[in-house]
Amino acid sequence: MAESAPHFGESTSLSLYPAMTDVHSHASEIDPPSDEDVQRLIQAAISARDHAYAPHSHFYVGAALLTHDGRIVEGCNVENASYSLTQCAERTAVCTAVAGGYRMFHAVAIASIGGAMPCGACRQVLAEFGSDLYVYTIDVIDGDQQMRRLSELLPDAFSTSDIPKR
Ligand SMILES: O=c1ccn([C@H]2C[C@H](O)[C@@H](CO)O2)c(=O)[nH]1
Repeated sequence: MAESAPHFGESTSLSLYPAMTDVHSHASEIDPPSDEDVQRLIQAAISARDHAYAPHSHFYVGAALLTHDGRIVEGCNVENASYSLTQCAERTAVCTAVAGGYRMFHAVAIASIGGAMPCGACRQVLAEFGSDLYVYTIDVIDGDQQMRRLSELLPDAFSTSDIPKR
């Protein structure tokens, strides 16, 4: 019988995947992902966007996270009639990844019309798992790509080190 590829979430050990907050001191030393991984990630964000549920804003967003072991986890925005319960694409991807046992991320790609950078709430949620993530955006209309480090987008992020030890 042909061996099936490991499915998302399989054979992970949580102890091997701490939140990036545990390794913040090494964050600036992390090399960027390979060009091949960046293109794979961008394509994943573009295809995740096809699943966006955005009947209220009609602003469709796809996100894809690259885990430290080279896997890709996707997310899309999920809107709600109450508006305030809307979930952004980036946070959907983070929650899906964490639920699958992944907590260390190398990069995130975000696809939208105009190539928007992540909102403030998503910056904070991403920072929980890597203060210096590589953030790629893609404008799905003209293909324009941008890259920022998360530390540029959210300098002085609030983190666990701001909470006094009891
Ligand atoms: O970083 C962002 C900013 C906005 N949105 C979504 C939320 C909402 O569905 C729509 C308009 O704000 O775009 C995202 O998915 N990510």
